[in-house]
Amino acid sequence: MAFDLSHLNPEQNEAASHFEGPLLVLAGAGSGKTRVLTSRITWLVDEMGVDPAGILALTFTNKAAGEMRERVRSMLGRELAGMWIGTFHSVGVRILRRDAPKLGWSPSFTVYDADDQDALIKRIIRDQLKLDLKKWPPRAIHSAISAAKNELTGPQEYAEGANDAFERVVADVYPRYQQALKDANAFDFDDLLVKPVELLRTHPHVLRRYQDRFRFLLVDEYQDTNRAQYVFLQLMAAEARNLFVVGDDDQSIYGWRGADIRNILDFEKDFPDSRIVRLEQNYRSSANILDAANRVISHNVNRKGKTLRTDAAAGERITLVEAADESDEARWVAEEIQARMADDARLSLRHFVILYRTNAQSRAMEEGLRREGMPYRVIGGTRFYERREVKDALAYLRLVSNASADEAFLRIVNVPRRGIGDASVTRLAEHAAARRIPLLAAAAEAGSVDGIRGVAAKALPELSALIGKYAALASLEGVELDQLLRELVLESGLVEALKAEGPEGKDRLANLDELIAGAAEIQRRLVDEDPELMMELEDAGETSPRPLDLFLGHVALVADVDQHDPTADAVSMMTLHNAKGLEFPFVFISGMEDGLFPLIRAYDEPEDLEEERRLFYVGVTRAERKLYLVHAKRRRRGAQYMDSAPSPFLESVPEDLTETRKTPRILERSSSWSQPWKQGGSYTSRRERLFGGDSAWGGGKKKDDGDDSGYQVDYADSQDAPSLRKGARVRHPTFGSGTVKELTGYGNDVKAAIEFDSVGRKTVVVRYANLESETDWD
Ligand SMILES: Nc1ncnc2c1ncn2[C@@H]1O[C@H](COP(=O)(O)OP(=O)(O)OP(=O)(O)O)[C@@H](O)[C@H]1O
Ligand SMILES: [Mg+2]
Repeated sequence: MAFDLSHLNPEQNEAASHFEGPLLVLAGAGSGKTRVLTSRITWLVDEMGVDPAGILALTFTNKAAGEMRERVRSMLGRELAGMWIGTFHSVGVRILRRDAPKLGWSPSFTVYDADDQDALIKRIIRDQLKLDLKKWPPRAIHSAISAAKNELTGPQEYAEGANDAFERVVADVYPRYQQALKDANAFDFDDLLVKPVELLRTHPHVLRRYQDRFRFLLVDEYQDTNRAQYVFLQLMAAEARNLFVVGDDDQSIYGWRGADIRNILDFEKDFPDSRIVRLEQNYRSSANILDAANRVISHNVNRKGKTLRTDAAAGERITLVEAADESDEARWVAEEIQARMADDARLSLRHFVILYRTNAQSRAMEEGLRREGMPYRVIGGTRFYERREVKDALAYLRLVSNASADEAFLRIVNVPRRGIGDASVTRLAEHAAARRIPLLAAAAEAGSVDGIRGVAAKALPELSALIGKYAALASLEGVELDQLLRELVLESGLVEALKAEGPEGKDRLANLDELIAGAAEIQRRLVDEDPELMMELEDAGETSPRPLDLFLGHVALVADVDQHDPTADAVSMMTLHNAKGLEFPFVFISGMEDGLFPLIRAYDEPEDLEEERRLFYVGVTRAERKLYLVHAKRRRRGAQYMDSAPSPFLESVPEDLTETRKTPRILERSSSWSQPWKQGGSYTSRRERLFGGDSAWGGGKKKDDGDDSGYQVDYADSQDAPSLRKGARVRHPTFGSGTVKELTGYGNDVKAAIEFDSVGRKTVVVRYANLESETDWD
């Protein structure tokens, strides 16, 4: 069958049937970039006879990778023998499983998650460097190391550039952290990008092997690549030069995680012989939604500039909604979903998505939907794999898989309680360090270690024997992973301990059941010789991994967005970041309030404000049929309500495309309460009403400093934002460290009264003070 590109328009076709040489598809949201990319893969295979094993396609989330694989599979009508389609991280794991020994790791390495990383850094700061954890929060140190890694800055180079006290501590921690990872035969998440680059740079024959194999590289969402990913691509593509990337500079939203928008803006410079294809037709959204999106993004200065038009009808207007507070907002959204479904029998819950800027907002939304009995799915938030009991069980499994996984050992050494105290663990760690053996091996000898006595002297060797038994079982043929896990959680005492916890323990036991079901799934796929899994095995080379290692590798890679299952009927909720690349008929963007979206800290830097606007653009362009922009007049932060003004982003949405609605609760209120849109004039007086005149402006109003109300002005971002609240420890560039005593004002005007350790109390305007959080780590 000749391959058919007739489902593409001429420009899309031109890109999809591009054969050799570098090419960039630069185009706005919904213009078919991802469709072009998958079409080109099938065209290469079906029309040009390219060996599927020579194709490497990369994207950013497992969800997107899964969809891509599915699309290619259905277009080709057969399996993707040998083709690699995955995230940068999963491809990094594959490369390392095969070639890690060249860097000094064994192929059964562990991938550390954020908790493991923080625990490790904590130990280095406290035990090795003997520094104060309060002054040097592990999470802050870790994010500095992570940023350095994503820039491909190694420990030595980092140390050379360190020029303040904080950076010097980071410089002390960084090499120790790397050494500890290596001793534990582990990589952290960033290493999955950095170590393959190191491998390719230092082993020319390995580089050549990969270059020879992967003649065709394709990258979706190219605008979000960071330095490490960029260098990885440059190395891999250097020989064949068949680098095909698609992206949209207007959707670059990961600057805060090191993504460099210049990677897309400079593509032509990097590859002077490159072709650029622009797609200008949007196939996703109604004309009203697209018009609004175009207008919103036109406020940004730093962009290439693109046209995006549609043949679609105008469609419904965009609805701006004014709610009283966050629970009113949630109730309104839930009722609106019900009303829409009552109107149109073809709709189901999965056609609706609720987006928000910060994870913290999900809770109120969840409660609102739960009250209405409406099934929903939170993508992100407290992820399944981050729950305590799940992590405990996984730590046991990791230790079974890899006897040198010291972090896993430390996590479960006394979980459930078996009478092993901190002192014994410290002694054990000293013994292990002296002999340069893993903690688990040291535990076997605990009976004869000085300073370990009584219960611990008995319990530690028992723990070691328990793990040893399951490690032996795991290597036996015919032992089923789910069975092994079930027995392990029983015999370790985890299950009994959870049962003893009462009702809460029940939910946790259900989570363990879910985990076991996940293990069973991997086991089943292995027995059925699931082709995709077989391919993974094949790609892993001689070191054919056990089900256990496969499962652990899978768990380490599951990102937030993977929980989004398009077939289950439920309303989806997620952060705007997680929504990238997805589309839904009905989209609600909630919390459209100044200081929340855009986040208040974005006002510090024009670039940050532009990134927030791009995030808004991403949100708007997820909508196919209908967009709702909801804001609340006040919102709870910690124990208090704060008055909120509508987001300035709303002003960039043209009025002739919108209609305004108020929730019943707003309508009930006296007319003095209902503020018409875009009349900010009464904002100050509202604020005065709340705070009482002058006292809102710092200093004047003395609150009880001991009242730790958790009052929160800034919002914790999904990943990185420090939250500023009373009692928080912060660092100021000139005044040094201090404790926040009082927060006043709102929006651009938030002021913080801070008791600095060195210079005493000062009041600073947060927007200009460039504060860094020191408290965020626990
Ligand atoms: N030529 C076409 N004819 C009909 N529908 C199309 C065409 N091209 C793309 N589409 C549809 O338009 C929608 C958007 O396409 P796609 O997701 O590939 O866009 P995108 O550019 O990757 O968007 P984003 O920037 O949000 O990732 C999809 O539902 C896709 O199937
Ligand atoms: Mg896309």
